[in-house]
Amino acid sequence: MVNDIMGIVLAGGYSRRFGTPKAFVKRNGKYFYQISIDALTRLTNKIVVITNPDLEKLFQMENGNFAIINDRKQYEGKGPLAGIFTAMDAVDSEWYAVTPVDVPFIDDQVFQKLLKHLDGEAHAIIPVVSGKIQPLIAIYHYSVKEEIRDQLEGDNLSVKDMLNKCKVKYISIQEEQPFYNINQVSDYEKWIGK
Ligand SMILES: Nc1nc2c(ncn2[C@@H]2O[C@H](COP(=O)(O)OP(=O)(O)OP(=O)(O)O)[C@@H](O)[C@H]2O)c(=O)[nH]1
Repeated sequence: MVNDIMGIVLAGGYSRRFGTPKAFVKRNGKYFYQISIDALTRLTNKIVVITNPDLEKLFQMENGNFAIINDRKQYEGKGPLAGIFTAMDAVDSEWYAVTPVDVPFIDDQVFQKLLKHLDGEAHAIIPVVSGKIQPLIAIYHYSVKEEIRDQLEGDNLSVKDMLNKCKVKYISIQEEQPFYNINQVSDYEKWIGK
């Protein structure tokens, strides 16, 4: 168990491809965002949902055991890096475990595996699944914050570019299901059902 870690739930996207807010779509009666939170609660009780002003009220109505913060105004709508930066800038921690809201099979096992690789060397622990990196389900050290700020200031929103400037440990994970990602309704139908 790592002492100084907080959970970031990235929930500031606009779900344009899906059509309705993905955070509030359900699997087995549970909202997607809640599934993401549940995957983090074994790691930490410090959890923050980073969202946008349109969705903020929906999260507030949930009365959950998590903080809700909107993306920094100047970075609003600038993608996942904006969400990660906002959380890091708002709440101090040594490590941050990040998850999106559109991975309804995510569980704490993935994070437990990643945590085993914290060694003080790497500043980002990133899973690789079927040859593809998964930087939105990952663990970051606070020191990447300034790199992210620089990129956002330069309007470079690429997560891969940010990783190229950091010390990263890539961890191969065999199990694919926790990484199933819902972008459009057809993904939902494929993985969860009609
Ligand atoms: N805080 C924050 N989270 C974001 C932002 N953009 C995307 N995300 C989150 O990052 C994850 C992956 O985002 P996408 O797959 O691009 O989701 P999206 O932007 O909601 O969907 P599309 O509009 O269809 O691209 C989801 O959990 C989003 O909520 C952002 O600007 N700020």
